[in-house]
Amino acid sequence: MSVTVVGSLNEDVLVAVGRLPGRGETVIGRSAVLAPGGKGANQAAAAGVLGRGVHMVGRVGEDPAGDRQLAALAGAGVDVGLVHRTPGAPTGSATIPVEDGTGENLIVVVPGANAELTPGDADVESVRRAAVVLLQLEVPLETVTAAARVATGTVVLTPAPPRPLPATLTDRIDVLVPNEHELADLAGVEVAERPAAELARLARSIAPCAVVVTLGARGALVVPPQGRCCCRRRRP
Ligand SMILES: OC[C@H]1O[C@H](O)[C@H](O)[C@@H]1O
Repeated sequence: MSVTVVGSLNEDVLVAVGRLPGRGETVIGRSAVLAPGGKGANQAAAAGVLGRGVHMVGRVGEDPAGDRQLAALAGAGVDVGLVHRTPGAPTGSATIPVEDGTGENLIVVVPGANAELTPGDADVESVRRAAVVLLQLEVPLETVTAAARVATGTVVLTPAPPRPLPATLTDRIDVLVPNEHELADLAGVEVAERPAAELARLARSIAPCAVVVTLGARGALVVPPQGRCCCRRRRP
């Protein structure tokens, strides 16, 4: 089965801290390590270690960080032929303090070359023909929308980081995979632990497709598609 990921590649700076800093606060970290990251590249690497036929569409800079991201992804078995080097833009980066014990983190992303990924970059055979297209929101929304529009396979969107989703995008998605915070953000309500029925109601309010709400240690909630799910439209 072919899987194409359209999305971000970042170089992560993972900083181990005893506790996360508050606003305006300085804390001393224990260590800092570079690691390959980006919500798109992370999905591609996970799919790549599971099997062949995984392709990544994205952008990195013409810098050593870009070399490292391409090497890491290729090492995970991902075809990086559609990851373009972008003159004048640095490879995306993310600074991530991670709290000892809890694993809680904060993420600050500087998009760099990810912001240069164009709708034209996504309008390629690899996206059109993939059995599954995986999308997230760390690249321009118009590029995510273009990928969803040309795809003929199953389109899966992880709405992270969350931002308002136009109907031109939600109408082309088969499966939306938010966590609780992203679901609340998209639905425009306060984040709070909510019962399953309430989560399902919020999910139905943001997209007609199937919604899988990830709930951390509590598992996931699967909300079936409503009548006008686009996968039925493309493959009657
Ligand atoms: O979800 C984790 C990822 O978010 C950001 O994209 C970081 O690069 C990190 O790898």
